[in-house]
Amino acid sequence: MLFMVEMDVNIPLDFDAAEAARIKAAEKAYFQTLQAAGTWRHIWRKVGLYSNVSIFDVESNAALHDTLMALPLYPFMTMKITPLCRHPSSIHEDDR
Ligand SMILES: O=C(O)CC1=CCC(=O)O1
Repeated sequence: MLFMVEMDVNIPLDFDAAEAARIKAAEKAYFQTLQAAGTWRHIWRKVGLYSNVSIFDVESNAALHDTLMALPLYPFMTMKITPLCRHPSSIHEDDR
């Protein structure tokens, strides 16, 4: 199942800088594990924002929920989640 997930990150300006760096490094490591596994298929930066647009490929709504809740940056994120399905005109068989 494919989902578009839009993530906006908002770390308070007075948050401890070293702790923020630790959380961002943990987020990057978690992301790269999920990317290598094919779960986090794509990520793009929204230009000029601390936000991304991502495509997740998961088994179920519950799997997406668990994956997102485990993001180290989750406490600092707001998300918009959009379920996706294959467009009938697509030439890409893996768009599902
Ligand atoms: O920088 C972001 O948008 C948040 C994030 C997602 C994966 C990652 O490494 O950082």
